[in-house]
Amino acid sequence: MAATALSKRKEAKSQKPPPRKKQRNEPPPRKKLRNELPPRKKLRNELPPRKKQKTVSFPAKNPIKDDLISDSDDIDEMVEEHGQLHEDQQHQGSDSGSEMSSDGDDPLVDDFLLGSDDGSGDGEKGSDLDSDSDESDIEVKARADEEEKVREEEDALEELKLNIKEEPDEFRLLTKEIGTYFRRFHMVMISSYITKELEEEANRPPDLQSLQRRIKEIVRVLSNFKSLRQEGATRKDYVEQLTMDLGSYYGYNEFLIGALVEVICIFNVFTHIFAFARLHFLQMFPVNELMELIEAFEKPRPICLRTNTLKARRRDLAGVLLNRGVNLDPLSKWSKVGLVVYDSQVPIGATPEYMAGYYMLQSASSFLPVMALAPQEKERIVDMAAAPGGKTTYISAIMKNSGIVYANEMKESRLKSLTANLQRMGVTNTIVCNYDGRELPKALGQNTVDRVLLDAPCSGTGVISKDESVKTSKTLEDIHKCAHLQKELLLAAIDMVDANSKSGGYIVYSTCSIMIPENEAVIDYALRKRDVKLVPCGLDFGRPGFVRFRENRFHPTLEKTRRFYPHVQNMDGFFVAKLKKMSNSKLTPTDPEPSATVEQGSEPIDSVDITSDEGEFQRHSSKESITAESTKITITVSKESYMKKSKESGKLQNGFPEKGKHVPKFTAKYWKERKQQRLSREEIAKAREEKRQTLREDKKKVEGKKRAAKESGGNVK
Ligand SMILES: C[S@@+](CC[C@H](N)C(=O)[O-])C[C@H]1O[C@@H](n2cnc3c(N)ncnc32)[C@H](O)[C@@H]1O
Repeated sequence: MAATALSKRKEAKSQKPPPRKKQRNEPPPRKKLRNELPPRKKLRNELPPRKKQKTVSFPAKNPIKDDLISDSDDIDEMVEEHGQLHEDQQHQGSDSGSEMSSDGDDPLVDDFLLGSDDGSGDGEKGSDLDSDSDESDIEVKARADEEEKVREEEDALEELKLNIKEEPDEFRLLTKEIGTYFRRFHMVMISSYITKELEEEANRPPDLQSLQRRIKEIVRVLSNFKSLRQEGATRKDYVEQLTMDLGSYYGYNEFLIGALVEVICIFNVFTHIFAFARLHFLQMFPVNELMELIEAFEKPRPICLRTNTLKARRRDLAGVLLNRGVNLDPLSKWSKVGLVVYDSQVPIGATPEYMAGYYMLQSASSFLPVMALAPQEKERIVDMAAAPGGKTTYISAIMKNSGIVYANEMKESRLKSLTANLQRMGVTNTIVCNYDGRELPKALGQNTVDRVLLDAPCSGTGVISKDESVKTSKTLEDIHKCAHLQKELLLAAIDMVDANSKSGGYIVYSTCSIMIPENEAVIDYALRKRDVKLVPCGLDFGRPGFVRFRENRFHPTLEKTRRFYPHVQNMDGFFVAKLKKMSNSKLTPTDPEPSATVEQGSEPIDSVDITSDEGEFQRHSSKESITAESTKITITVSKESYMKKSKESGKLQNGFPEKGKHVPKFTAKYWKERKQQRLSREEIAKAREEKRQTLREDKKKVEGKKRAAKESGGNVK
C-alpha cells in the first residue's frame, strides 16, 4: 500500500515541469516530516560553502552532484522566497533557480499537503472524489479517511526506517562496530538490521539519493563532531563511511577516492600549526575542503588561450576575438599572454586567428612550468615530453625563436600534432626528436644543454574534470609505474643539463597529477641521486609541496615546489618543481648533515640502488659533502643495514608500501640517531670556535708585536 501511495506521488511528480531539487530529494513522508526534520537554518552549517569561481562560472556538469555544495548558498534565499516559490510552482511549475533539498520545511511538502493541481496522486484521488460515482458522499469520505489512516501508518513505518538511516537529527552511521555496540547491549534486532543493511547496500547498485543524504549528514557530523557524533561511533567510522560513499556517489574506485582523501588530509594536517602528528588527521578532518576538491573535479575549468607573441600582441588578439563574438578577459595578473574565454559565438579552435597561429588553446596550469623554466634567448633547451607542443611553442615564443629547442616525443603517433602546432605557431628554432626520454642523454650528450623541461607522462589525477575515466581506471599499480618512469626521466633530464651553463643549469619537472608519489617523491629521489637542489619556482601562488608522506620525510626544501588545485586556483591539479644542477658530477652526494660521512668500509649510500621512494637519507650539495669529509663524523647506517632494513620492513614502492605491508621507516630510533648526529654538529661548532679563538689570539700577538715595533721604531715581519 505504501508503495502504491509513494509510486502515485512519484508518478505525479514526474508529470510536473522539471523541479530539479525536488526530484533529487524526493520528500520523505509528509506530515510527520514537517514536524521532525531539523529547522532549515541547521542545513546551512551542514553543507560546505561553494567556492566562488574566480573568473567565470560554468554550468554544472551534474546538477545532482552540484547540489551537495550549492544548497548552502541557496538556502537563505529559498527560505525568503518560500511563499513566492510555492506560488510560482503552482502557476508555472518548479523550475525556478531556487531549489532546495528535502530537509527542512520544504515547500514541496506544503505543496503536497495542500493538494497540488499538478495531477499528482492526490490529484487523482481528488478526481475520484469528483467523479460520477454511485457511492454516497459519506461512503466516499469514509473510504478516504480509511485510506488516509492506512497511509499514515505506512508513513510511520517508513519514517521509522528513515529515522534509523536518513534523517539528520536521527542519523545513524551503519558500521560493523555500531552493530557490535548494539549487540553488546543485546539489541539484537538493531544489530542484525545494521549488518543486513550494510550487506545489502554492498550488493545493490548505488542509490544516489540516499548516498547524497548520507554524505550530507556525515559532513554535518564531522563539521561538529563533538556535539553531533553518535554514541559508539568514532571519527574514523565516519571518515571511512564518507570515503566509501563519495566513491560510490561520484564514481571513483576505492584506491583513488582514498588517495584524494589522503592528499587533502595531509595538506591540512601538516600545514596547521597545532598538528604535530598524523594522528591528528582525524581530529581535524578537513571535510569541507575534500568536498570542494571533489566537486571541483565535476566541473570544467575555464577555457584559456595563450597569445603567440611570435605573431600577435594580446591586446590586438583580444580585440579581434571580441569582434568575432568571443567574450573574454585577461587570464590573470600573473600572465601577460593569457586570455580566459567565458563564451563564444564561434568555435574558438577554428577561428582564422587560431589557424594563423595567433594563439594556442591551453589550460592555465600549462603556463606554469614554462614560466618556472624561464627560458632565455639563445639557450639550448630540451622539452623532453613535448607533444602536442603547448609548452614547446611557449618556450620558443619566449626565446623569440632564437637558440635551439629540442622537442622530444616518444610516441610517434603524437609527433603529427606536435609538428603541426610548431608550424602553425611559426616556431623555427625547434628540432623535433623521437626518443624515449631516458635515451636522450645518449643522443644529445650529457651536460650539454642550458635547461630541460620535463612535463612528465603521469596518471592524470589532476585533470579528472577533463577525463572522467581516470576516476575508475587508475590503480595503485599505475601510480607505481608512472613514478618509476618519472624518476628515470628526471635523472636523464638532469644528466643533460650543464651545471656550468652561464645562463642556465635548470630543470623544471611538472605533472598534471596530484599524487605525492609522482611528485614530491620523484623530486626527493632526484635530490638523493644527483647533485641538484630545489630553487623557488618563481610562481608566487600555489601551495607548497609536501615534506612528508605517510612514514616518509622528504627533503625540507620540497616546500619550494608548488601544487595547484582545481578548488583553490580553479586550475587543473598540477605540480611544478624547479631544480638547479650544482655540479656535473654524477656521484651522488652524501647526507645533508655536515656531520655525516659514510661508515668506514661500507659503500656510500648513493651507490645503493634505491628503486623505492623512501628517503632515509637526504642529499646534500657537494660543498656540504666536503665539509662532511673534513669533519670525519660517522653515519649510522650503511648500505648493508639499509638493505637489511628494507628487507625486514618491506619496500615502499614509489611512496606506497607494498600491499599489506606497513613500513615504519622513520622510527623514533631513526630520529634519535639524527638528533645524535646533530649533537655532532655542536662539536663541529665548538671546534670552529676554538679555531677562531686561536686565530684571534694569533692576531692579537701580531698586533702586539706591531705595536711594540712601532714604539721601538723597528719593523715586524
Ligand atoms: C603530459 S604529456 C606532454 C604535454 C606537452 N608537454 C604539452 O604541453 O603539450 C606527456 C607526453 O610524454 C610522452 N611520453 C610518454 N613516455 C615518454 C618517454 N618515455 N619519453 C618521452 N616522452 C614520453 C607522452 O606520449 C605524452 O605526449
